[in-house]
Amino acid sequence: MRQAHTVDTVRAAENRLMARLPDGALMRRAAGALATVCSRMLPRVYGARVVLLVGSGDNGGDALYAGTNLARRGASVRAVLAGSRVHEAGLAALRGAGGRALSVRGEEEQARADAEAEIAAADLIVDGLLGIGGRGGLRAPHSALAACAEGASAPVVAVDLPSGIDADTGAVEGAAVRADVTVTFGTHKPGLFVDPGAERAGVVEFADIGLGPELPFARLEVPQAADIAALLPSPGREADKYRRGVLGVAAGSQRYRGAAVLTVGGALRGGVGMVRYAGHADAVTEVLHHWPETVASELDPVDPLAALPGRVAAWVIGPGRGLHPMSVLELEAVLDTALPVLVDADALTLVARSPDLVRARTAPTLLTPHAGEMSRLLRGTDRAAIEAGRLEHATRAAEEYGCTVLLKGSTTVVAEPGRPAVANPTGTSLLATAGSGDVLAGLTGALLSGGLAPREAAVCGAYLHGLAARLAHDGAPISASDLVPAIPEAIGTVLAAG
Ligand SMILES: NC(=O)C1=CN([C@@H]2O[C@H](COP(=O)(O)OP(=O)(O)OC[C@H]3O[C@@H](n4cnc5c(N)ncnc54)[C@H](O)[C@@H]3O)[C@@H](O)[C@H]2O)[C@@H](O)CC1
Ligand SMILES: Nc1ncnc2c1ncn2[C@@H]1O[C@H](COP(=O)(O)OP(=O)(O)O)[C@@H](O)[C@H]1O
Ligand SMILES: [K+]
Repeated sequence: MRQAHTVDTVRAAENRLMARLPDGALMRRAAGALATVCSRMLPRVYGARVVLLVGSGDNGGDALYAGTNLARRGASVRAVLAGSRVHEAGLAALRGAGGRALSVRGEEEQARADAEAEIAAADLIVDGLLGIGGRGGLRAPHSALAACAEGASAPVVAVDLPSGIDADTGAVEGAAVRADVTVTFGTHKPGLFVDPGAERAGVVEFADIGLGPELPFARLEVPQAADIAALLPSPGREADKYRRGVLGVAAGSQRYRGAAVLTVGGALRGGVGMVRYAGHADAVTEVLHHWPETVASELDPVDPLAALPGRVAAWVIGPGRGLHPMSVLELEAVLDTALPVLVDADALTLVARSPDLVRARTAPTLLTPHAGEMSRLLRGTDRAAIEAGRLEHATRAAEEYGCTVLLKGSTTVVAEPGRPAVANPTGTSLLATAGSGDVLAGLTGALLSGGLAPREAAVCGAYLHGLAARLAHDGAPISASDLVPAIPEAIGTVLAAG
């Protein structure tokens, strides 16, 4: 797992470490790692034109010392000073190595024009405007420099994090730098993995400055393929279909038969031992047509609970199921069991109306809302606010409902009370297609029925779902049905890496 820590935690850990080290040692380590990445990004360091965007804090200091290193190796380094102050020792070092500086702090038009020309002609741009001391979006002159760097042809390396993104949340208020590579020090920052911040970070390179032993629990974790491989249930030699897990699926309706087919498909290809499906006669016909291996039962419209399957290890309920009174009865019955339940789509809307249905549960429960459903669960919290602060809202919902929450979207995040949140690294906008959430519900349900706890099932489900989309994609757009046959390959890819 990649671990990410909040600014407060990083500062406390840095203070403990700095107390044991000579003055400036941490910054030298950070700047050395930064210079190494910069030199790798240049065809050759000697003669390369490097522009440093330098703010008033230590983030600017890192950039100045890395620039010093490159200048000593023959690069032509120019520092654009944007802050009200500058790291004086760093600036002196750069000048000592032959680097030059120009300030855009004043009103002088010529200085700005010069800076813009330097940025446009650069081979590499280093963003040292703001690091973990940044608050809010960039203001002038930082914002203009960020825009100029984005318009330039040179790659942008962000120091610690792209300036203007919130290190703890990934929120972006106004202008921010867009980086090709981010070199982050000591530990990852949550904002590097959660959109909209993640989308501005580019490739994230970790630079070890020795902070590890000082760091307590993480705020956020990001799984890698080997982590998923270690979590996935592996059926033993003596496994039979019951031990591999039987999943009850209450998805689809007369109107939305496809939701049933996609949810069942996601579960079957996700490695479930058996799916017991229950639904409207038309949905049953459709499910059996696509997946004859399903054990399906028609629900009696008068007494839906009579045919609801028993002998399952976990439930998925909600995709395409509708909001009618029968769905309410069915949801109450499923949530009344002591089994793990994944609640999705329409069932989430019903839970938002009666939160105690979930709050009263002690059995494992996983809610899988998109931002619109999350808005209902959080009593009308603005959808845009949820998308701007995914970690905060997923964590809040997990606490309010006392269960695990997977918030879908451009960055899928998983939250559970008392545990670090998780950001999924495999997401892709290929997934933004109708029915893809149904596949995720089935796939994640299969993992629940295989014995994974909700957090681990959610993490693995989201990872495999994104990977399946990438594997199914051969250049043309994909639809939700294409995800289903790609799931086994995604599992195979992960296991090969494990
Ligand atoms: N503390 C340490 O031991 C280490 C810190 N390092 C670097 O130090 C950085 C943190 O340095 P600082 O604490 O000095 O903070 P920053 O350099 O991130 O920024 C602080 C300055 O930016 C100004 N500022 C804040 N928000 C702004 C905005 N929206 N627009 C314009 N100006 C804004 C503040 O007024 C302050 O002057 C890290 O990100 C990392 O790059 C590294 O050298 C590693 C070691
Ligand atoms: N921009 C995006 N980038 C990555 N993944 C996305 C994006 N938009 C949506 N997704 C993913 O696509 C899936 C859509 O699910 P959902 O919103 O439930 O739609 P549906 O109900 O049509 O299946 C989720 O897994 C979600 O995380
Ligand atoms: K930065």
